[in-house]
Amino acid sequence: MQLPFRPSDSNKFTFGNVLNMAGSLNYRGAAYLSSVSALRVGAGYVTLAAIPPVIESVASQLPDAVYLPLPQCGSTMAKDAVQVILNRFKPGTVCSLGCGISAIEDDPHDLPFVVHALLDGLMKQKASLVLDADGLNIFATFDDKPKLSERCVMTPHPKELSRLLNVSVEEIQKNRIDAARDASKRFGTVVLLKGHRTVVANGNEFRINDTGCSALAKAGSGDCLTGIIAGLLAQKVEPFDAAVFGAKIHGIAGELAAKKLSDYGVLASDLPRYIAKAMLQLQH
Ligand SMILES: NC(=O)C1=CN([C@@H]2O[C@H](COP(=O)(O)OP(=O)(O)OC[C@H]3O[C@@H](n4cnc5c(N)ncnc54)[C@H](O)[C@@H]3O)[C@@H](O)[C@H]2O)[C@@H](O)CC1
Ligand SMILES: Nc1ncnc2c1ncn2[C@@H]1O[C@H](COP(=O)(O)OP(=O)(O)O)[C@@H](O)[C@H]1O
Repeated sequence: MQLPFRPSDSNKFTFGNVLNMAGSLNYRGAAYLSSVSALRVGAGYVTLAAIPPVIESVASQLPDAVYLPLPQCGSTMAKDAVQVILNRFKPGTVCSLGCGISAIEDDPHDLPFVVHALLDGLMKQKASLVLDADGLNIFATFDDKPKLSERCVMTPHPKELSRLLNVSVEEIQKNRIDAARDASKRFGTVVLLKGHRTVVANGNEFRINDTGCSALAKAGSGDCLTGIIAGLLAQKVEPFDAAVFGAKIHGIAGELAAKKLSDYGVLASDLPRYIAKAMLQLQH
């Protein structure tokens, strides 16, 4: 697989626009990790759409992103956030939804409404989308699921896939390839099933990733993967290839980080710098 081409005669918009809907009061780091990873893999322009306290935290670490403050309800985004996001969306924008959007338990919130309306609105506009974490968990609860498209990449870990398919984690782990294929056929999307030997499937084919190590088994590492895939989609990599290549880059970043910092000591927040080093390695 080839890295996305970077012509010399280019500007930031040549390399795409990511609109990342992420974060909540408890999970501010997820918004940072997904946004910075999209930039590190080469996206030209990344907007983080999030509630104001998340933006305040993330902006102090990441002046490179652009920020879209969203109306807040309790610990996460409110119903009115939907219109703010859809107004910002332009054709060609790549969206990522779900990293750390969870509401604090027992906190009143409108998240199911928000996720349903966003998916409906973005699919109508034929958006490319990475759906992760609580985006997936909330999607799993809908009786009337919004129709997704082959331009969507779902990135569940085994527990998230068990919620989506309503089977046990053990059953999924027993046959990871079939589980990923089933989900991809059922939802009409690319499905990336995370874990050691990540599986990527669409309706016709599958790949097994052979990079990565236990350094990646740390909170926030999956948020980096979401950013990587969104960043590749923004650079016009096709969804199946973006998932396959994204898992490979994420794994190489983990391996390179572990060489310097050990399998024990790598943090998810170390990975973005090693994503850049993985790109350098792949470029040669
Ligand atoms: N720094 C941050 O802000 C972080 C935010 N995060 C956000 O936290 C929210 C909750 O995510 P979680 O994944 O913790 O919650 P989940 O409820 O999805 O997962 C926790 C449960 O799933 C099981 N599980 C998780 N990974 C599994 C695997 N690989 N195989 C089998 N079972 C597995 C666990 O045993 C546990 O019972 C998400 O929105 C996520 O984006 C996390 O990514 C961690 C870091
Ligand atoms: N032992 C491992 N070997 C290779 N990759 C791993 C390993 N453990 C976790 N990963 C990868 O790290 C990421 C973890 O994501 P996830 O489970 O969503 O965690 P989080 O939500 O905390 O970020 C996934 O991409 C997964 O494939």
